[in-house]
This record gives sequence, C-alpha cells and structure tokens, in this order.
Amino acid sequence: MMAATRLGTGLYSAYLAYGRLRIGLQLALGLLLVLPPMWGLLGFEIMRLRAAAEQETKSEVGNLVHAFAEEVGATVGTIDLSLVGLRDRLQQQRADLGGIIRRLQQHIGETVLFQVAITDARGRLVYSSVDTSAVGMDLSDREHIRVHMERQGDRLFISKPILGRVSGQWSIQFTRPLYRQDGTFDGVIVASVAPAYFVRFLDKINLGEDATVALVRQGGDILARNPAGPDGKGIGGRMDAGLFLRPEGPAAGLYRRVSEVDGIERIYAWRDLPRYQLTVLTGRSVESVRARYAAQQRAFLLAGLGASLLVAGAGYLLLLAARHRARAVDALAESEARWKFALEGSGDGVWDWNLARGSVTISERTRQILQLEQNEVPGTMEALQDLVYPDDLNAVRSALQKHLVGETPTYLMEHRVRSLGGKPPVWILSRGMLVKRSRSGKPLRMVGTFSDITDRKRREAQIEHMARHDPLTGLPNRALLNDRLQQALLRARRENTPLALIYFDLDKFKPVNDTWGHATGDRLLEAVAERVRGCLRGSDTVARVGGDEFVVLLPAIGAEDDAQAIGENILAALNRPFELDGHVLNISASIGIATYPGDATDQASLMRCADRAMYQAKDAGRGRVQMHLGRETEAVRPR
Ligand SMILES: Nc1nc2c(ncn2[C@@H]2O[C@H](COP(=O)(O)OP(=O)(O)OP(=O)(O)O)[C@@H](O)[C@H]2O)c(=O)[nH]1
Repeated sequence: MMAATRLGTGLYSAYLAYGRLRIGLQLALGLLLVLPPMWGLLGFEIMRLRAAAEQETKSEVGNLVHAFAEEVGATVGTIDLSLVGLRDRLQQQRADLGGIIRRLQQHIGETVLFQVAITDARGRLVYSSVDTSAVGMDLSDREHIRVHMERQGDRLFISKPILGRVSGQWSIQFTRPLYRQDGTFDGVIVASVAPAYFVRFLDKINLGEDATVALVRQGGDILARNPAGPDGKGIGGRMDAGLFLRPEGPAAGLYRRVSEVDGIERIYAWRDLPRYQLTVLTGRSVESVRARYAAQQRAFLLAGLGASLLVAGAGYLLLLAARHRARAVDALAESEARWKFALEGSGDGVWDWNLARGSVTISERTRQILQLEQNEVPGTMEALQDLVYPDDLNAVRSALQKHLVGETPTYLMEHRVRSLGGKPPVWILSRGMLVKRSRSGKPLRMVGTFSDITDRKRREAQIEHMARHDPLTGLPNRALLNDRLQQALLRARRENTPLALIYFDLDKFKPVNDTWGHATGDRLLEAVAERVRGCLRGSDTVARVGGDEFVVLLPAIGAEDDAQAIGENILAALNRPFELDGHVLNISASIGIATYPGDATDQASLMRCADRAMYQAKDAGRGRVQMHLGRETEAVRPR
C-alpha cells in the first residue's frame, strides 16, 4: 500500500517535471524565435550609432587638422620671415643684433623659447642670444649647420628636435645660410624654437585627454606633439610616415591606428604642408568615439534586456496559463466522459444539446433506446423531437420550454417515442438540465438522459387495468363504472341529454354452481358478459359489480324510454340457452332500470334507483325488466 502510494507520488512528480520541461522547451523555442530578430535590430541600431559617431569624429578631426595646418603654416612662415628679416638686419647693422632679437621675442611671445645663434662659414659659433660663453664652439657637425655648408641655395631648413645640452630643453632649429657681399657662403643663422610653440593649438580647444595634435617632419621625425606623451616620448621620436608628403599621393587623409607614443588607438586626420616638408596630425581616441554613443548604447541595451525579460516572463505566464487551461479542459472532458460513461453504464442514454450551435449529440445507448438505424442521425433538437410520439409532442415541448425559461429546476418528462415496424411505442423518461447560460441569461447548453421505461409503463398499465377490471370477465369493475358514470353524468348535464343505468342480477345462478360446479359457473359468467356486450354499442359500458350482478351504463340514449328496449334485449339474450361444457343451461335475469334525469340526477341516487328497480323485478317474479317507478323521494332513499 505504502509502496503504491510512493509510486503514485513518484509518477505525479515525474508528470509535473515533464510539464515544467515542456514549458521550458516551448519557452526556449519561442524566445529563440523572438529574441534574435529583436537583438539583431538593436545591434543594427547600435552599429548605426557607432558609424554616426565615427563619422562625426572623422569630420571633427578633419576640420581640426585643417585649422591646425593653417596655424602651423602661419607660425613656420612667421619664424622664417623673422629669420630672413634678422639676416637682412644683421648684414646691415650687426652691432644691434641683441636689441632686434629682444623685440622679435616680444613679438613672437614670451612663453616661447626663441633663441638666435650665428656661425661662421666653418660652423663655429660667433653669436648666441642666450649663452655668450659658448662663442667659438664648433657646431659644424650639427645637421642644421652642415646642411647649409654642403648644399647650395637660400632655403629654410628645419631640424629634428634637439635636447639642449645645457638647458635640458627641447628645441627645433630653423636655419638659413648667410652670404657675403660677393655672394659666397658666410655662415648660418639659427633660430631655436621650443616644439611646444607649434602644438599649443590643442591647449586652446578642449578636446579631452585622449586628443592629440602632432607635427611631423618629412621622413617621420616627430617635431612636436601635444600632449608630449609619457616621458616626453612624443618629441624626437619617429613614426611611420609612409603616407605623408608623397608627391603623387593626396595632401590630406584619415587613418586609424594605435599610437606608437602612448599606445592609444585613435582616428587621425593628417594634412601635408609641402612647402616646409611638414605634416600635421590631429587625432581623437576611439574611446572618445565610443563615449559619444555610450549613453544611447546603454539605454538600448537596457531596453533590450528589459524587453527580453518581459517577453520571457510574459511567455512563461502565457504558457503556464495555456497549460492550466489545457489541464482544466482535459479534466472537464475527463469528468464529462466519466459521467457519460457512468450514465451509459446504468443503462441510460445521454444527450447533449448545444443551443448556441443548435446541435445535438447523442450516445450509442440513446441511439439504441430510440431504435435508430445507423444512418439516422438526429443532429438537432427538432430532429430529435420528430421522434416523439405525436400525441406527446406538445407536452414535451411545453416542459422543455418551461425549463429553458427557468420555471422548472429540471426538465423531466415521460413520453413515448415512435417505434419501428408497428410495435407498441417505446416509453422513455427524459431528464435534462441547463448547464450553461450566457451572461445575458440565454440558454447555451443542456445535457440530459433517456431511460427506457417501457416495461415499467406496461406493468403500471397492467396494475391499473387490474384495479379497474373484473379478472374473470375482463369487464370494467365497480370503480371504473363509477368513473365512467361520473363522466357521463357531467356530459349529460352539460349537453342536457338523458342517460340510463341498467342493473341486473342473474336468476337462479346458485343452482348452476351447485349443480355443475364453480368452474362452469365461471364460464357462464364469461358467456353472460359476452352476450350482454353483444347487445350494446361501443360507447356503452357493461360492468360486473358483484358475483352475478352487472350494471350497464348507457351514456347516450335518445329518450329515457329507449332504455327499456335495451333492457328487454339483454333479457332476451340471457334467456337464450347457454351451451357450456356439453350442458345446456337456461338462466334468466332480473333487470332494473333508472334514468337521468327522470329518476335521479346524482350518481349515488341513480345507482340506488337502478338497484331498487332490479329488486322490484326480483320481487315481481324474476325474469323481467323493471323501470324505476317515479322519482326517488326522501322517504324511499335509504335502502
Ligand atoms: N361460479 C361462480 N359463482 C359465483 C361467483 N360469485 C358468486 N357466485 C355465486 O353466485 C351465487 C349468487 O347467489 P344469489 O344471487 O344469492 O343466488 P341465486 O341463485 O342467483 O338467487 P336469486 O338471485 O335470488 O335468483 C352464489 O351462490 C355465489 O356463490 C363467481 O365468481 N363464480
């Protein structure tokens, strides 16, 4: 028992686990269908945002590099112009060089390290605006001096950044050659400028920490960079300058790369200044691009996550509800099947009427009870009612209607249905109940049963017959006679017509019994009944009311006197000999007749009058018909 319970519990939890697994799988499948397109769309939107942010950054660095190039071009131009002007002055009045340089410095800006130096034709320092003690130093090994000693032509040279041996500061040398009156090389004039001067541009605009500007010389030497980079690595370093200053290539462009200086990935815009063999660059970090759309991306992702959770949650609840519903429907169907089965098992047929659809379904047992052929399908209530015995149809319809409108709690009806092949009709007990109404009260569904009650009805009819008939002759007994007399009197009063009661008793019946036996007496009684019936019409009633006493009810006589003739007929019929069991029997009868309304008007009086007339006939010598003489009076009433 315990083991069976444990097994049952185990099976039930396995069933529940299966249900959960099923929901999980269905949910996963649903999410697999819904979420990828949703996230695809989100991804697409985020990509669109990123592309827009990147495009914005590109156009920003593009604009910046343009402005930066303008500024660098102007700065270098100014320095060169200053250098050329200084050289001209130098050739005119060398003595005041210091004063001129000071004024120039003031003009260019105090923050800028701007020094001027002059060498002779052999590269020895002959003048320095800062360090007079260095005069005489040999600078011929310096690139910016050597380049003019070696090459012809009055051209500006821009050096790589040089870290001052004494000052410890970076400087870029701008140099031009000096010439004597006769045009021969006479030395070099050098203007030293701090690299920061060229890239101060970035400090004027607030682009964030990751932005950078740089100035690069042909060949990739980084002349200046802002910010200078970790440990000033950005100045004096080199970069891959393959892109820049190509005669056949474009003068400006964009690229993306990880900086050699600080390792930050940036989008760079570059622009050549071919006149000075320089290239300027501006860059913004890829991270800053991301920052542009990060907030929106976050909002998108959060919305996506929220929507996914919502979809998953709603899907789960929907599936759960669907499962519960399916379970409820299953349970309902199961319980319906169970009660139908139970009813069928009890021998009843089941019917189910869907009033909304107007359809009826019946069970196999119903089909048997209604004696339907296989191809007969009463699919509607009308078709089902067509099977009802015509005499009972109105009662059936009215009982059904009463239940549908709510007058009766159940529908209950005993009625007949047509039967096959002229057999007596089948009696059924039809029970039903409305099980569903619409909100407005409209009947929607009714279920019910049919029980075959033909046998019971037959038994009841037999009992009823026995209660109202004489078992020996089959004639109505006194009870039935009384009923019929009552009905006949009502009708006679209503229609104002006469009726008659003939009361007769056999004469000398006792000797028949005594002589020929009781059985012969019985058969004689049967024969009497038969003979009297032969004297009457179908609407007349002959009843046996005692041993050898009979009453005939003539409910419709033309006149009260007609009754006597019928009484005479009966007497004549009974006077004829009876041949029974090989014997010839002669009997007679004493017959009394009372009529309505002449003799009496109520049932009991009429019976008494007829009875009394019969006794009068007996007293008068038997074997005769005696009409009741005169109206019953109070005096004669008690017998
Ligand atoms: N065989 C038979 N006899 C019955 C039945 N019922 C009553 N009897 C008999 O019928 C007889 C009727 O008696 P009565 O009417 O008094 O006698 P009667 O000989 O007819 O006399 P009168 O009526 O005075 O002529 C009795 O002997 C009863 O036993 C029956 O069902 N079968």
